[in-house]
Amino acid sequence: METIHIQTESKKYNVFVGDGVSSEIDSFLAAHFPKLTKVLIITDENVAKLHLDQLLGQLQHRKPIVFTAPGGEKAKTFDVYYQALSSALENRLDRKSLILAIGGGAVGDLAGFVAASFMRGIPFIQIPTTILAHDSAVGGKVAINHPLGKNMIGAFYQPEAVFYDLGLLQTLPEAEIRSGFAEVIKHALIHDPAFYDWLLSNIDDLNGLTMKQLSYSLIKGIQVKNHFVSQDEKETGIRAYLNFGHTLGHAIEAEMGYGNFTHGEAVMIGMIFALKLSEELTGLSFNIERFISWVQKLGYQTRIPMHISNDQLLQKMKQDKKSVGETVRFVLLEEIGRPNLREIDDSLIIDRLQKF
Ligand SMILES: O=C(O)C(=O)C[C@@H](O)[C@H](O)[C@H](O)COP(=O)(O)O
Repeated sequence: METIHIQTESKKYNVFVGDGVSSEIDSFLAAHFPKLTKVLIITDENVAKLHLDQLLGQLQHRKPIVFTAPGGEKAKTFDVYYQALSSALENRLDRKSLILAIGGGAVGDLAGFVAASFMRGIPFIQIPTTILAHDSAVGGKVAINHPLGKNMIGAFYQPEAVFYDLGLLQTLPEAEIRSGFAEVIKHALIHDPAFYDWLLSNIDDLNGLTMKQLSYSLIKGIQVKNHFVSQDEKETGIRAYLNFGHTLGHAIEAEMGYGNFTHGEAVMIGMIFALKLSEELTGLSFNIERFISWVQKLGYQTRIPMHISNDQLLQKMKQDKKSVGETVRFVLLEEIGRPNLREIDDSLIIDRLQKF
C-alpha cells in the first residue's frame, strides 16, 4: 500500500492506494471516530451492483444507511442532492455521523457536498471506484451541477481520508477508463514532463493497463494534484491550472447534456484546443500531431461533436468559474509543466473554434 499525505490549509489527510485497501475502513473508523453515531453510504446504482455487498460486509455491525443515486452526472442534480439530505434527516444522522462516498467523481462530488452542508458540515470519506476519481476525490472540490454550468453549486470541503482500492477498478468500462485517464494525462502535461514522457512511451492501450502502470499513473497524478491544492486550497491562484482543458471541456459537456459525453473525453478535446492556442500564443514548442495520434490510438475523440454551435460553446465558457466579468480565461502551457492563465478575446475563440 502507498500512502500520499495531502496537506491543505484547512486539513491534512491521507490517500491510501493499493489493492484491497478498502478493507481497512472499519479499523480507520474505530481509531479516528470512536464516538461515531451513524454511517450514511452514498453510492450510485452501477457501483452498488458491483461493490456494495463487499463494503457492507465489513461495516455490517455499524448498520450503515445506504442512499443510492442514479449513475454518472445524473447524481449531481438539485433533486438528488435534496433526496440525499432528506435521507440523512429521516435516518436521524447527527453531527457525530459520517458519510462514506463509494463511487466515481459524480458520487464523490454529491456526497461531499451533502457532507459539507448537512448540519453545516459532517465528516466524509472517499472510496473512489474510477480512475477519474484520483482527481475528483482529492482536494475537496465538491459540487452539484446547474443546467447553466457544471459544478456551479458547491464548496471546498476536504475528506477525512481517501481509500483508493485498486481492486475496485477492475470492472471499469472502456469509456470510463478513457475518461479518467484524460485527467492523468492532464496532470502530467501541467506539471511533470518526465511523467508525460513515461506515459507516451509506456501507455499504448488503455484496456491493457497493468496494475503496476495503473497504480504508478494514479500515484503520480495524485502527487501533482497535491502540489497545487497544498499551496492554494481555494483556487485563488495556481489551483486554476488544474483546470487545463476544462474551459472548453465543461462547455462541451454542458452542450451535450450532462452524462451524454464523459467528462474526461470532453476535457481531452479541451486540452487539444488549449495546446493549439498555447502554440500560437505562448510559443509552446510541442509535437501536437504526435500527441493527437497517440490519444486517438488510445481511443479518444479529438474533435468537437459536429452539431454543437461555436456561439453556444462561447456562451457556456463565459459562465466558467475562471472567467472574470465576461472575459474567458484559458489555462495555456508555456512548456510542458509550465502552465499559465490567459484572457482570450471572444473573436479569437470563435475563429479558432471554426478552424479546430
Ligand atoms: O481540483 C481542481 O481544482 C480541478 O480543477 C480539477 C478538475 O479536473 C475537476 O474536474 C474539477 O472538478 C473542475 O473544477 P471546476 O472548478 O471547474 O468545477
